[in-house]
Amino acid sequence: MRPEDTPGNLFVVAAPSGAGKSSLVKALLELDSRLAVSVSHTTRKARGQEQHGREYWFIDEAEFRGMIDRGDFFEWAQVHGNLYGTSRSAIEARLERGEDVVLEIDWQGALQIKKIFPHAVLIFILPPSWTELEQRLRRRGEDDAATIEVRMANAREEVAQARHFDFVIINSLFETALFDLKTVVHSQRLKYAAQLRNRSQVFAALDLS
Ligand SMILES: Nc1ncnc2c1ncn2[C@@H]1O[C@H](COP(=O)(O)OP(=O)(O)OP(=O)(O)O)[C@@H](O)[C@H]1O
Ligand SMILES: Nc1nc2c(ncn2[C@@H]2O[C@H](COP(=O)(O)O)[C@@H](O)[C@H]2O)c(=O)[nH]1
Repeated sequence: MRPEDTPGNLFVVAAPSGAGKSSLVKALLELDSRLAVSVSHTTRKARGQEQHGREYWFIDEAEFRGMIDRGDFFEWAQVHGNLYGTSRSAIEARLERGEDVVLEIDWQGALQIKKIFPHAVLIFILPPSWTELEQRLRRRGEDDAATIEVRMANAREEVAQARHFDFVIINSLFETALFDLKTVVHSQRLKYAAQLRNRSQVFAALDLS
């Protein structure tokens, strides 16, 4: 089966750091048992309560480069000075089983994924303002001042990439943004179901069986 023929829906959520994409995806997963999030590999050090295998697979640069050489990643990118990648093993089997998967990755990875999986739905989350973005990074309390400065500087370039995405959601009021995200996921399932010919497949795609 070619990647683009896999029956599961693939959603890619990107945003500048601090816009709230992890919070939104976490809330979405709590409401939607048919959706699974892919756990990426990174060379970044774990912060706060993060656990190996839960938020990320934390590996060193030599291991990461080895995975690149072996072709283990669907996509990878350097983001804010660290390496991040989506491994084939993280999503391939799930999509082939017809499960829906969400990737929380940066815009460079999102565009690589769209080339491999043209049916992937790319969603960009925007903060309501630059000031609010910086305040969210500070309030989160996970990054030092230098890290926040780098992330705020990179945010300008990242936001300019929103035009390549299928949907843009402004995360001002959290519940409104979550509703918008749920609507995109639901619409994609309806669109996929409408393309199916077989009645039982339609029911399964909409979880009606
Ligand atoms: N709508 C919102 N209003 C106010 N605060 C929010 C909102 N959405 C998220 N936050 C808060 O903003 C902070 C950043 O959110 P989060 O960690 O989800 O961002 P992120 O985009 O995943 O960042 P990163 O890419 O660095 O992981 C968190 O403290 C979160 O609780
Ligand atoms: N291209 C990829 N980008 C990824 C992946 N996993 C996470 N990310 C992005 O990196 C930044 C920083 O994340 P943080 O956890 O250090 O705050 C953020 O934009 C993530 O979406 C990945 O597998 N590939």
